[in-house]
Amino acid sequence: MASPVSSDRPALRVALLGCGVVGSEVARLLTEQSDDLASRVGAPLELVGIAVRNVDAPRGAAVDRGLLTADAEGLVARADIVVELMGGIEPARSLLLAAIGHGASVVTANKALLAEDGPALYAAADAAGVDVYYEAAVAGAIPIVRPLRESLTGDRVRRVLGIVNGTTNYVLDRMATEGLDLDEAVKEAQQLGYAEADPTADVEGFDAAAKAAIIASLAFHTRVGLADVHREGITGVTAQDVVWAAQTGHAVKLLAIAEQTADGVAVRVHPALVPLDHPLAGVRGSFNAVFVEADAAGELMFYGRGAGGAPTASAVLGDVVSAARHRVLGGKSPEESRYADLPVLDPSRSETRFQVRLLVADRPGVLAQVSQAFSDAGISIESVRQTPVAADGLAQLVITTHLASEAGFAATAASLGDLAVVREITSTLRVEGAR
Ligand SMILES: NC(=O)c1ccc[n+]([C@@H]2O[C@H](COP(=O)([O-])OP(=O)(O)OC[C@H]3O[C@@H](n4cnc5c(N)ncnc54)[C@H](O)[C@@H]3O)[C@@H](O)[C@H]2O)c1
Ligand SMILES: N[C@@H](CCO)C(=O)O
Ligand code: NA
Repeated sequence: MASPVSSDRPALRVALLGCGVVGSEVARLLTEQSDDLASRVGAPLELVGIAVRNVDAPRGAAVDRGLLTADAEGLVARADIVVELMGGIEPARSLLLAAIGHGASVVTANKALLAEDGPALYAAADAAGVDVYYEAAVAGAIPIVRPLRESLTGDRVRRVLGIVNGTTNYVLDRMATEGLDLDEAVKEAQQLGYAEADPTADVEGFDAAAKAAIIASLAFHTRVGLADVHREGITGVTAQDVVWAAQTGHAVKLLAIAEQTADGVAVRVHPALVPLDHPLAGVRGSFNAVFVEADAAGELMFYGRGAGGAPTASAVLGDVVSAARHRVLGGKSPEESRYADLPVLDPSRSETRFQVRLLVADRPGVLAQVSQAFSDAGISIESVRQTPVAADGLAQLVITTHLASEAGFAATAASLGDLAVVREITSTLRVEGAR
């Protein structure tokens, strides 16, 4: 085996901000793989410090305690590459801007920060002629930022459907396969290192919405921020929803959807029924997948581990190597691409299919009244399934529509609610990915 090439070039100084689930794995890999990394970069990478809140807190054996410091500002001033793995908006934003100000390139996994204030970082980095890399911010280990930013930049992306939050995919999967309730499954995801510091960000869809904003910005060359994303989490998904999804040939997934229509760009995150024959339906556990539809490339799917320390560290290290190579060879990461500047549409303009479950009186003429509520809003029904309910002479209807506007469906739901024969609208879920 060829021995790693040792370089005469001076070491590139790498600073790590944060030493939690991801940061500790980045520190480990930087140390364990230092020879290979030096060969791949053309210069050694020297970890010069790790900023933490508490230098005395217990750490894994892989972390060199001599590198720990509570002085993050001092650390960023003496680095060529700053890797931010603290999370949150502040002090992460100020530290990254300070690093850029000192001429360092930056790598971050912080989708919350990028979705809120990414453009300020990109502009500062462009002005300073340094790199901003963030592969780990979307779908962890899965290469998706680089493919959208570089590999697919000669194509026209039309639509992206993603399972981009490992915690919620894990939770929905455990509900479906083990009958766990939401809280039990979230606790497991926390123990496994998938969940955000506050798992509400996962469960309520904020994490996926931040990733959706980043994906949409890259895919459509248009600035999309967190506030532009229509967001619903999984707290309303019940065990019965999961059971009925399976009964009707679907899986329940929290999807991030970014699509270009004739009028602009629509970006939304919500639980959805995915037909079992769609590749996204088979994405189990904490795995992530991003399904891209592009004009020339056709359909692509990127699949792998979207959360967890080592997988996320893999994406971070890839970015560190890219930034380090630019220090050695010259060159720069692509600038923010926002020339298309498409309007970001109100969610009421989106079109999708719906599946609604209703409890209705089981007597003549009920189906006619119910279907009238759909046709009054111009919505075409694809299928109706009726099952008897033991109690009170009721029946359950499971109705799936063809494509309908959000506004049209809202009108239908209101009309259904007003019908005396409708006892309850038990659940409404969108259906995505029908082919
Ligand atoms: N865990 C994952 O699977 C995963 C996957 C992809 C992206 N991310 C992102 O990576 C980042 C880090 O996530 P994590 O799971 O490692 O979080 P974590 O909570 O395990 O670690 C964060 C670390 O940063 C430190 N920190 C926070 N504020 C600090 C401050 N002001 N000064 C010094 N240190 C500070 C904390 O003490 C902690 O050690 C987040 O932006 C997260 O969204 C995480
Ligand atoms: N909390 C996130 C980590 C990856 O960003 C998840 O569950 O997917
Ligand atoms: Na990624």
